[in-house]
Amino acid sequence: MPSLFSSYTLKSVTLRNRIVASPMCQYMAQDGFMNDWHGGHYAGLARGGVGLVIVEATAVSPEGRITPGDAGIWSDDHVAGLAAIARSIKSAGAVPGIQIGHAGRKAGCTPPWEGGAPLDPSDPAAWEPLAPSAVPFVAGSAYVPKAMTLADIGRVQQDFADAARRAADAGFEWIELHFAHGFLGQEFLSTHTNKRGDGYGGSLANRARFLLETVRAVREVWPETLPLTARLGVIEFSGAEETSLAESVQVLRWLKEAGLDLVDVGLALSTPDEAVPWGPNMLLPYAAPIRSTTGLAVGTSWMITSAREADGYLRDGKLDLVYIARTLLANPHWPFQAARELGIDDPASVLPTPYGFWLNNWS
Ligand SMILES: NC(=O)C1=CN(Cc2ccccc2)CCC1
Repeated sequence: MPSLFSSYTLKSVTLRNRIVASPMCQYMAQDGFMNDWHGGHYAGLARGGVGLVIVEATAVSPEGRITPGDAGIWSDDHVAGLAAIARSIKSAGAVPGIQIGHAGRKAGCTPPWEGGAPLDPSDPAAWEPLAPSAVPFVAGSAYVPKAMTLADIGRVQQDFADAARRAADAGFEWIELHFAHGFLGQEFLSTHTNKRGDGYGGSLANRARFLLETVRAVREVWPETLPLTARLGVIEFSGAEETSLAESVQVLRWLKEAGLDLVDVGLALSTPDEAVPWGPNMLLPYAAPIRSTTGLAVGTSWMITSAREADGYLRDGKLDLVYIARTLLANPHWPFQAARELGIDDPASVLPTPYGFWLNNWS
């Protein structure tokens, strides 16, 4: 059975280990462009020894940004900066990945450290968010998104496909569609947010249509030999968890048929009052059954901090990959610490030579 430091091959891509640097929004971009912040941040994560670095949620269109500071890939002008990031990740021995997304009704807010509230409509940086239906994230809020027309839906799906082409052009070898966390993809799936009466609302097949059509559109342009993955909110903690999970399994089976290679099991976070059972490894109970019922490769995240527990999930066949987020913000060299904890031979070999050599030669 695989362990945390086993390599992992999916399509033509091989990761040096099962540790993934999970996409984490930095909100440090201007007009979507990468800058020195992102350069240091992503090189640091890659040099820390992870197998795959997934660049933060990168917006497929300006209106798809969570905040004005989100990374973007809606313009060919974004490719050069993203290519530099992909190169620096690869040269550190990790596989360069990127998450692309659209924030839907959650778009147009200030960063969490400024409160995370919707921008004042009078703010020149503000814009009207798009969503499946004109239902605000906060009930009663004046911040009501525009219900997407069929033309809007087609345009956004094309934005996803164009973004995937740009990601391939920039040298990324792994793509993750952001269909979780109450953003656009999740909003089409959830009955809390999708009140549509047309072919994109109502039945599960209709609510999954946007996701299915988007995966197909991306599959058309994303190289066949590179993994096409998605982060999906498989469980909505709003009282009908069984249904939510059962629907997610069905949606994932459809997405697999459309070309999805792996699912990064996430939270729905569709509404502000979900009773999420926050806690270490909280999604493991859902990831394992999804792996066994859908036949998809599976990864998951959320407060995985213990190398021994992570190693155990892999050995027990519950996961294929472990996505580490805030633990890596605390210590980008966590893989080195994990290697020592697990007794891997020559743990310093997890780090780049200029670091590893001196860690092995104290004398
Ligand atoms: N881009 C994303 O998927 C984001 C997810 N978040 C959920 C989250 C909630 C609580 C703690 C961490 C992350 C917040 C920031 C943006």
